[in-house]
Amino acid sequence: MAVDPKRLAGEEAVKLVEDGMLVGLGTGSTAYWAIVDIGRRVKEGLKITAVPTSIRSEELAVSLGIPLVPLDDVPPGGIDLTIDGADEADGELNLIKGGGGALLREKIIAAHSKRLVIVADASKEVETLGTFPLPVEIVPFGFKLTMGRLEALGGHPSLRLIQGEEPYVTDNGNYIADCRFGVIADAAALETTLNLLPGVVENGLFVGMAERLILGREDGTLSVRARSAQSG
Ligand SMILES: O=C(CO)[C@H](O)[C@H](O)COP(=O)(O)O
Repeated sequence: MAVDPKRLAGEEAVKLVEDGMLVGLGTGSTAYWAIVDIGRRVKEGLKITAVPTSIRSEELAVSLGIPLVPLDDVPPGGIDLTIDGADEADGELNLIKGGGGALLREKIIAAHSKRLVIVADASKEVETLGTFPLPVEIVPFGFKLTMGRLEALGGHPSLRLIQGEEPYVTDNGNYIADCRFGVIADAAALETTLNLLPGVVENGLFVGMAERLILGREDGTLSVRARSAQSG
């Protein structure tokens, strides 16, 4: 029987979820499987609360009966474990995220998580970040000027569109500029530079945030990598 590597990775991460935890719920087709599995365990009696990283994940969690808490009730750094996907992950577990458009909420939740566990299929593992276009969330006001600044930085931005026409609008009411910087040699520097541009809200570089990367493979095997040590 064919194995879905995303499901494999998502369900493996859920093994880390324990009673009493406040869990961050990621966004995307891999995080989906983790949320579904958390929902199954909640039905079986697992006692957790959760915060979602997108309206999509919130709706899914509600449909599965996962108890949610408002983010404003969460103390700084108070999320025990967040399980989320990624578009690229390098050898140091630096990430590109935001292919699903949820990068801002994902980064806020990640920043207040004691542990960020990334789940993905093996195609997301790269030597150096930069093949996947880097999503940058920008405010609609003056977006063409902001895109000009991204162009000047070498990002060759394109405005994310829905069905090739209307701008894609994030859960926060913003636009996404997908940027092609080529090989990103210094992800930390680029992350900072981008966020200094007026009009940029956040970008999809997650540097030094992920604790663990769980990769599912089509042959049914998993590999697990931790930021400081390697295994699996
Ligand atoms: O960052 C994200 C959404 O903003 C997703 O986690 C990322 O795009 C990976 O998605 P998928 O698991 O569907 O490949």
